[in-house]
Amino acid sequence: MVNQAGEIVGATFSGAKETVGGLYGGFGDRINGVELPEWMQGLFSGGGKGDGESGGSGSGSGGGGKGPNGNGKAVAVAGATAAFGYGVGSEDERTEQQVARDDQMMLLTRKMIEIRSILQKVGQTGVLQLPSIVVIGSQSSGKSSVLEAIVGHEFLPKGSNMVTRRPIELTLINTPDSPVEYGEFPALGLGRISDFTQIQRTLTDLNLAIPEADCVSDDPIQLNIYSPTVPDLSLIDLPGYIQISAHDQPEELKGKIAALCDKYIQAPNVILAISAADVDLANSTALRASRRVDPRGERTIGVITKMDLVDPERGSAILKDRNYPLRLGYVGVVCRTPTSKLGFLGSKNVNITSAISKNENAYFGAHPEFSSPDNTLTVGTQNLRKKLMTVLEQTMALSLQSTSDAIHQELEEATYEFKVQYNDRPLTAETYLAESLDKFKHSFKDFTEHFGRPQVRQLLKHELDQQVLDLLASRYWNKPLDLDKSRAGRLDERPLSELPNADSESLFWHRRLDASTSSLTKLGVGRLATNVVANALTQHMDRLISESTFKEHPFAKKAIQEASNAILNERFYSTSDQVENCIKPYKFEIEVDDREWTQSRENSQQLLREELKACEEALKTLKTSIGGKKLGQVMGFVDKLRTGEQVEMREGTEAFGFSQPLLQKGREGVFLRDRADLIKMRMLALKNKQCANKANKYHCPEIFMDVVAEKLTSTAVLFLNVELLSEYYYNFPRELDNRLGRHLSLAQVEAFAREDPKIRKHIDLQQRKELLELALEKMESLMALEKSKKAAQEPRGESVRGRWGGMF
Ligand SMILES: Nc1nc2c(ncn2[C@@H]2O[C@H](COP(=O)(O)OP(=O)(O)OP(=O)(O)O)[C@@H](O)[C@H]2O)c(=O)[nH]1
Repeated sequence: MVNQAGEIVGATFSGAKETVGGLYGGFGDRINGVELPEWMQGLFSGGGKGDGESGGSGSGSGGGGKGPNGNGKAVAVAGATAAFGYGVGSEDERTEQQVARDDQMMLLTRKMIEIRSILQKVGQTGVLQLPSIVVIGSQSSGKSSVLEAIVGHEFLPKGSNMVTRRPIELTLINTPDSPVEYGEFPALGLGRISDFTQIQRTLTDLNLAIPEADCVSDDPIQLNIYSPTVPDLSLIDLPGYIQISAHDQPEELKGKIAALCDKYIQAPNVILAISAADVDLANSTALRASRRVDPRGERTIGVITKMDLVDPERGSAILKDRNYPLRLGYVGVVCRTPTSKLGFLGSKNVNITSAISKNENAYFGAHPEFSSPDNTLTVGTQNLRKKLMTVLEQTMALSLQSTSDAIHQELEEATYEFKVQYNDRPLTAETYLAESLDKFKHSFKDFTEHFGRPQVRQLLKHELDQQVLDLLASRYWNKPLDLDKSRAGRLDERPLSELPNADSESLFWHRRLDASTSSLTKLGVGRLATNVVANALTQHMDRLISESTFKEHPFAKKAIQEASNAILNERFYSTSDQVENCIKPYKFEIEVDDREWTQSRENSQQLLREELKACEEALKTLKTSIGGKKLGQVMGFVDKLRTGEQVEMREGTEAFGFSQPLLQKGREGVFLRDRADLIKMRMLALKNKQCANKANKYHCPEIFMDVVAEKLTSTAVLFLNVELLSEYYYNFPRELDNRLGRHLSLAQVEAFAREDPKIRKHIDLQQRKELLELALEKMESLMALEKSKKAAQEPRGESVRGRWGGMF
């Protein structure tokens, strides 16, 4: 690409060295006391002889640019000369003073384009519109060819079915320090596109997205083109005027296009009215439209295309037309695109400026009507570019004050709203996220201080208490109602009421307790304990989220939950294995001391008290649900069945009317009543002196089971604390930082903050205010520059001419 560009630029601008040397040689950083813009200094400083030569000769080898003053710079320098129209066939007759002034003006357009892009981000471009050059013309008048000649590339949509359906806001940005040419669609975020065919395809797609029935839309497409060979310009391409709608086009299309063009050709925009030389000027739709809004012809440039299609006398007569005199004049061009028509440039990515210039130079140079020394006509694309730059600069300069006033007013409104609504509290997506994250971490820290070993111990003990109750129930308390009678008297069934008086060596009761203890120690305490703590942590995290600002942010909520789960999953198996290993000794032997026994005696009494309460409450609920009397009857019936008493089932008896669900409730009632009786009995037993002594553990299984549960809990908690809790507390804030901190892209942070509508509004208003402030600051420094420029002119006795005066 660099080589290609170097070759073309070299070939085209073989006079660049002399031109650059002549214009800028020996100026240093200043020209006539006026400081050069920074990029200009960069361009011409250090550009010794060799540099100038490589840029000027553009040897065509493209391989010479290896040194510090290499090829890229050569291209850039030659490109700059091309960008500003000092190429072949365009004698620069400006004085040094004018050159310096123009340079400052170039800075002005550049700055204004910068400001424009800032204002585009603010939105509401209606009020804050900066002047642009608006291109109008009828279909096939050569509009696209002119724009492409200015840009140097074919990039506009082509096709017979009216492919320009939306305004294209084209911003050209001169990049003197870089040989790379590329386009960007700022609203689409597609990044840099250096393939102009791709730009053309995208533009076509964007245009064709407007349905054929609508045909035109006033929603503009923004396209920026960066190149060392384009001038700083902002142009707007519009759909071509049509005379009559084609049969497949809606009737109102003609009016729609005219209305769209009318919207754009209002002041302060400059109108580039394109007319083809082979069509009578009196019939030019573009000039007619322009005349309507600019009757004195003050801000219209007439461009006559296809000059090669009429004989030179006719051509020169058109350019001298006085029927609609234009202060900015007419320019004749021949900009048939060589790529498509002549086919001698293979790729659309090759810069076509030089080919068009050569073609124009050959044509206009061959006819004295255009090339004689006394000729005053303006011809050629290069001169058109120059004119566009100058006119836009001057229009921009004229609009400085009004634009600044408009920005000022918008800023005042935004500042007032910001004060009233947000009390000037600054907020950005980043600070919002950082603050929210900070607050969340604080609440997490707070939580860690209240959820430590004692809390884990309590949780786990409660869980094991439930396991103990289940084991006691299954091994001691449960008396299957219907099997009672048949099982009584069997060797392996002894009523619990016998336990207090049982022989202390009874194998039956020994086995019963040993089996219960073994079930408890072997139930998978490691897994159970880890699960209990992991679930508790998950629930607490959910609570913390629901109490934080993150509750409005699905993305952050998910990130926090994932951070928590990641640590828990990572630690789960090793923790549960460790805990299981550590409680292993209890599977074989359990030693109890007196203190432990006494403590567990209290615990188990408390546990039974609670269980009794639960039973009684459940019985109460049952009573309320079907009525106490009914429950009594059905329970009596179930009791009779259990004891094998004869029950009369004939019609008219109570039992006959019991439904299955009612019988089920009756069974439940009997179960709860019996369980309560049993627990009361066991509570009495535990209070008895017999259970005060650990030697009687077989008579007091509840106490012994509690001892085991206590031991399991204490051991498990030790390891849960080290293996799970501490690790979690250490890693969680770091995982949060990873997922919600520095690893998020700016776009993700923005998207996060905007999830909350209140925050979105706040950030939007603040951004708007900041952008307006930035635009105003730039605007004010530009105006100051303008002022100092005027002041610098006056002492030298120059008359201060009107803006347009400099043009003629
Ligand atoms: N001979 C000659 N042909 C030209 C010149 N400029 C443009 N053309 C041709 O005229 C035709 C129309 O040119 P475009 O640039 O596509 O015209 P347009 O106004 O953009 O057309 P629409 O997009 O249909 O509105 C194309 O075939 C061009 O090659 C010129 O200066 N001389």
